[in-house]
Amino acid sequence: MKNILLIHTGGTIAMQEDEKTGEVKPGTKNPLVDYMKAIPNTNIVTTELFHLPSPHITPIHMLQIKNYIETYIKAYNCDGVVITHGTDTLEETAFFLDLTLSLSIPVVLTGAMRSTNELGSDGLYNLLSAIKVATSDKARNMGVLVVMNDEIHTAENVTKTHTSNIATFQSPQYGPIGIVNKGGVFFHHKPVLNKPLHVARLNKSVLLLKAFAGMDDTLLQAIDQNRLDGLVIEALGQGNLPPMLLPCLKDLLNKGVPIVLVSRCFNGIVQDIYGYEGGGRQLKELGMIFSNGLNGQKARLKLMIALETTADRNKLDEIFSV
Ligand SMILES: NC(=O)C[C@H](N)C(=O)O
Repeated sequence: MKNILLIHTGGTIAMQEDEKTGEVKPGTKNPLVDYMKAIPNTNIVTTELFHLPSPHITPIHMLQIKNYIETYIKAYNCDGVVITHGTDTLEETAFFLDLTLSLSIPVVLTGAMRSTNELGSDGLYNLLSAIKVATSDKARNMGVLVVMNDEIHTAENVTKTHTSNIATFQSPQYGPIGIVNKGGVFFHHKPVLNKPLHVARLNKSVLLLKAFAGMDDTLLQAIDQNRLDGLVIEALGQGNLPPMLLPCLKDLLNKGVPIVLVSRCFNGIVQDIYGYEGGGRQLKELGMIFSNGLNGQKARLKLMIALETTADRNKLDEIFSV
């Protein structure tokens, strides 16, 4: 018998379609809550921590989920944790937990692209798959996992790639690390695990900007730079920026605001290769931190969490090198 803690947070997996208007929205109750009581050899303790569409989820909610897990896995002597979540920000909550939890038991997030009463609804199936993975000993010490559409992905690499397709979750450069189907749970890769970061509160203001051709400093001048604790920029290609941004970015760096660079390309890592004005070599020399393959939204969470414990440039470099 395995003890699973099942935490519902909302999302399409907990929503219903209005047959008249076609609108999909949360009802008064998550219809999956009662359904999950009878799975063989599994004792499921269910809680509905939130009933939110995932665009309403904030890092504070993510911290609440982490704290809830840490408190209740001990109380219920849990063998695994499953979290249902809206897909729009699922990868962010998964990565937040991956960065901050230090657990050997499986922690698995899942969601759905079609609500509970729609034809071809994928929620219940994904939830059953997630529970299968969470009860598998093979999923121990694998970091936080995302299970959708028969595939098992790492929180670090997975991203939502399609607005509506049920195969939306992909790990662009590395692929899934395993599959789950009627035959069981199979892993074909091992993840590189993160060293857990400590987080007790979240008070830092970290913004994310996406670079584009011809970008100037209009957006950066529009923000209150004195309230900015950190900045992540989805740069061009291997980590290059339009030169018109440079004076403003130099000012921020001089004020001690760390700037983390990721790429707006969804494959590859940023590197200090190009030597022209605004090229990666110059950005590195100016003191920007080059992140190792994370997307913008995940790098932002990582910087937010890291800044709660350190502003030391060398430590930030080290944190972003893995
Ligand atoms: N498929 C989904 O769950 C999308 C929904 N908008 C959400 O993230 O809550």
